[in-house]
Amino acid sequence: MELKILWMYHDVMDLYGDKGNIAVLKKRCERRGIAVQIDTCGMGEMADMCAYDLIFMGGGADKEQSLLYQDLIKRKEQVQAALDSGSFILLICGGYQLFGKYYVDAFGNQIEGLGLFPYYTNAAADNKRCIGNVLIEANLDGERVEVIGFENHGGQSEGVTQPFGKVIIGHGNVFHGTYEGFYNGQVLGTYLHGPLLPKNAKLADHILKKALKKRYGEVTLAPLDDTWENKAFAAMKKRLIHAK
Ligand SMILES: NC(=O)CC[C@H](N)C(=O)O
Repeated sequence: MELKILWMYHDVMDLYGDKGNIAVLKKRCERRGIAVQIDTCGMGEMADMCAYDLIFMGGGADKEQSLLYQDLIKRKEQVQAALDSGSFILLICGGYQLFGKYYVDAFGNQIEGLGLFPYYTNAAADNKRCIGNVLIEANLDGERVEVIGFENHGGQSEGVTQPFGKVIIGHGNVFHGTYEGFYNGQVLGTYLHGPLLPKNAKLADHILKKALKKRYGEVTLAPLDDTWENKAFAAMKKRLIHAK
């Protein structure tokens, strides 16, 4: 078995350890004997998105988002074709925002999104930002799983029809929000950096299974020893609950 990952805008969209998500996906495959191919795609570079099982894009500051959104929009048909072919897409923060209708940044500039989903994002007034650690109860196709991460965004996302999870601690899509992220079974957009996956082993495997499904159907992943991953999760959760 093999997993092909396309890492979009790897050189500009990478905040608070987002690249760690790629490292985790790679490692969890390798530990199971699954081969991994990771290709990057920067602005102006060509990539056949349909050829990938998993497409990843990290977060970025307003400046980076305004630099690349036109390049991304040119790829709209490709992104749609990749979705039609069964690719799974993981998006963090700024990447998540750019798959919605638009993002109006802290300077009032409207950054067009791909418009694949109905949500839209406006920067909060007075440069206010949602910053801090977050604990959510994610809904992974019906399975409730606690997920922990770190958020730092000015953008307030509204019109999310299918949230990723319910906020337990932190803000989520908007200040003091009830819900966090977007997840429709094939595209997962979340505000959680940290990076997201090292402390959330169950989520990492859920994403791997969804991505492998494109070419291999339902796969059973060999269990891994997640003692350290689970300890890291538990330590952060304890810290968050005490700080509350
Ligand atoms: N962390 C991020 O990716 C930030 C996204 C966006 N620039 C915002 O502030 O909302």
